[in-house]
Amino acid sequence: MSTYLIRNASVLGGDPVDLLLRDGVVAEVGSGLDAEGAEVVDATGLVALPGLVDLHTHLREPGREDAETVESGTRAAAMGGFTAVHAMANTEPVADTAGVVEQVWRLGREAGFCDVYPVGAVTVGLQGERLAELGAMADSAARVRVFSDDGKCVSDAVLMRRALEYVKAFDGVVAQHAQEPRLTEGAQMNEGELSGKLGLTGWPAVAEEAVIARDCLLAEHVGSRLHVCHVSTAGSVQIVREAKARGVDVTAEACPHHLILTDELAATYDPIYKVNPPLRTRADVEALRAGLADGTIDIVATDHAPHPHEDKDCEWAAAAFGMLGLETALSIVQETMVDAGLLDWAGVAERMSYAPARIGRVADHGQPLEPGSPANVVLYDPSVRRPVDPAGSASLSRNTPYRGMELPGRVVATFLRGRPTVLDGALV
Ligand SMILES: NC(=O)N[C@@H](CC(=O)O)C(=O)O
Ligand SMILES: [Zn+2]
Ligand SMILES: [Zn+2]
Repeated sequence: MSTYLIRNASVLGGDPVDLLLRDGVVAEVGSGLDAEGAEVVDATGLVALPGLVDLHTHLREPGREDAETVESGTRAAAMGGFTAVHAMANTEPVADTAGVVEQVWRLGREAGFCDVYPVGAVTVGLQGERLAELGAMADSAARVRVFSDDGKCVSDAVLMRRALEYVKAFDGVVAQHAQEPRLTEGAQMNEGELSGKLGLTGWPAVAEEAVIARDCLLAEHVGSRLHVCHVSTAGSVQIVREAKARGVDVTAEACPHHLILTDELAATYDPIYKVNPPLRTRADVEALRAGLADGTIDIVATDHAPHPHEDKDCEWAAAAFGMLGLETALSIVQETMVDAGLLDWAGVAERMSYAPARIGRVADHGQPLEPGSPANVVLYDPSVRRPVDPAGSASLSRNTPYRGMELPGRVVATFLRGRPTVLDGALV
């Protein structure tokens, strides 16, 4: 295995240092390091962060390999600076048994671009009727700790309570897609003046907030761990803030697209902007940014949701919900949080690496770049700006809402256990 000497990297935005990656770990950190035979990477001007960890990725395999595979999705992840992703369970078949989660986990290992931690479904077939075999998935080789019916809400309060109780046995967490189904029947976009004007059925904020409030109470009642997926409204941020203040064991994520895009884009009727939960208002965007800055929102998760063009290039109402996110996440966080003065690079490391690894109970990721830590590293150049070119994506899908937009930053290199998955901005 090669040894890499990274020269003059600004770790978490600090003064330049050298990092020696050897035998899969960070062997040394210091000035003027030397190592015979090491491959030297000049990181002058680059920020070094611990490898990013995504708690919410859709890899689509098994079942929709036309949209994404474990291999293509983890290539995209590496290009985005990620060294670990949690693969959501809404595949075909659903990841609701030890067999399916082990298959996804193994495919991740074989591809080798990024560690894949399968998320287990909460209910059989995401049907919301009976609990899946959570214990068997937890005990499997995939060691599942995050359980979610994402794509669908666990709307039945009794099932949600039982799931929260069950996961306590193995220190798991239930990640809820908070969407009250009756309040969102046929919903197409954020409910507001604009949805009325555009003639698209509205998805009201209260449909998200009511489920989050209920689940915080349930988690408090049974003393379990709740994670809230893709928080999108100011009201949700406030509910999580109040629950945390009461001591509820709740964590929450915001997605890059909800930090930058607003519901006004629906006026284009371009389904590239159709996502669940929907793009909200400017006030919601501001509340999410503030919540992410003050720690109410623990992490940024991509909700990378690849869809083939036939599911997106159609009229709004017929189009699939979801957008790509892995390759642009760090750039969006730089634009909306770092360049806006709301977060420094240490804060980014917390929200995109340390905290998601903690929530997912992933031991080998999300550790400070110190001697002895696993050599999971991303080198990022925050000084460049570049237009987003969907054709250049490593994903099999092209549904990025940022096409043609100029975004800051570029992932120059990603190392997974000391081995480069990306070098000079290209996959290795
Ligand atoms: N976010 C989305 O709009 N779509 C996701 C499902 C989900 O995250 O709820 C998908 O699987 O496509
Ligand atoms: Zn969801
Ligand atoms: Zn999702």
